[in-house]
Amino acid sequence: MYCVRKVVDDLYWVGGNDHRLALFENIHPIPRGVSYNSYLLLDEKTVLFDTVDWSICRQFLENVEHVLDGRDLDYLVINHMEPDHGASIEEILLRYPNVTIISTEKSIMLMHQFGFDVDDKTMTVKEGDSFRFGKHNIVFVEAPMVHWPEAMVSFDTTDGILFSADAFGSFGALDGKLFNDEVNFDRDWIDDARRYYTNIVGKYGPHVQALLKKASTLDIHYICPLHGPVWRNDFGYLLDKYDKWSRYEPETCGVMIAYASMYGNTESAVQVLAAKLAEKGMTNIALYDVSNTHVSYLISETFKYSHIVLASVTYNLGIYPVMHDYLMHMKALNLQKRTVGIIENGSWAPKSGSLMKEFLDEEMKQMSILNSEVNMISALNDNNANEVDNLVESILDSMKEA
Ligand SMILES: Cc1cc2nc3c(=O)[nH]c(=O)nc-3n(C[C@H](O)[C@H](O)[C@H](O)COP(=O)(O)O)c2cc1C
Repeated sequence: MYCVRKVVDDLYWVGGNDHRLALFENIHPIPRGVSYNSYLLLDEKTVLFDTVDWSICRQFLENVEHVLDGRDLDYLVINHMEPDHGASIEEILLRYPNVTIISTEKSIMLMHQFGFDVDDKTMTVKEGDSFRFGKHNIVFVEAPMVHWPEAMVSFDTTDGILFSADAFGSFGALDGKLFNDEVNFDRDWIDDARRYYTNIVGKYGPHVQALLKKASTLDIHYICPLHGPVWRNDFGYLLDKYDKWSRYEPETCGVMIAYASMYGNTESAVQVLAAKLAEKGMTNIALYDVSNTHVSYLISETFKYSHIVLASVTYNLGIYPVMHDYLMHMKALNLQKRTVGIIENGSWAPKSGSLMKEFLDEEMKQMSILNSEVNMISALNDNNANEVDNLVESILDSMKEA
């Protein structure tokens, strides 16, 4: 059975939701599912914007057929050729053999690489090209590395609709709702939107900045991303988040404490730290055990908070492997501009603190490490408890300076 939503009079959402996929990109957990959005415009010509993941192809084809209501499909605009959006191209070609695919040169190259027989069916567009489909005029804007090199966005100048590809997307299935004002985004969606952005597009902050600059010149009334809700108001909220995330500026002044502990002594020390911070009035504190928190959540929270405390045991003269993995993800995603406190633990040759500092200094950008650190030999005790007090003061002082 078809399941579609009207975006505006002649534009329909024809995508679908997937609740069965456990790991997006086979790495990021999506307990709330995910939507794959595709949009169909009915003008003098019929135009489909992107396709969907193979997993929901059947639903998608029913939706397209229903909205077309007997008409042929004239054009398929591919803004992003990643398989979660491009996988169903061949099914569209089979059913609508007269369709012309509009996309960037790189995207068409990728179609060939993925084995799609699109040879005489494509039309290449580049930055600033436009095409009139009847009442609607669409301008194509290149968006390289948001989040693949071939990506573009399409802007409908007639109705002010931005088909934004992976930009402004989010994890989470739509489940009937479509628009940002049909959900409580700040309560129910922002964490998944941040986790989606930071883990999927986070590395490409400068490219996102370039796209935001281009978008600022457009008179946008709707943002139609390839995942998550369609935006039709409150653009300032969304753009502000994107601006901060892509400049690697924290969203909030607060402390994220990420700890690695085998027997509980390091964990106990970070509980003391959190309690002392709260006692001093800092209640914006989030505490995570790196061993039982998926790294995609850690990354998302690291993009959110201004201050990060890394507390790790020493493991075979190294950083605890799960903590090391988290640091590697931070580096890979280009995370920067955070103030970091260090807590080290070890029983005979503690090394984790110096190694974490070395990593932050040498492998990452603009990480400011607080001088006060906590160095434990197995457990916190009366002799070094004052180091926790010093770290608290140091965190609070650096917040005042910021
Ligand atoms: C496999 C393994 C390797 C370890 N390697 C080191 C080491 O190289 N240097 C050291 O000082 N402690 C080492 N330790 C000891 C732990 O780091 C230490 O006992 C830790 O302080 C306990 O903190 P926790 O209670 O938070 O787990 C090792 C422990 C294990 C299980």
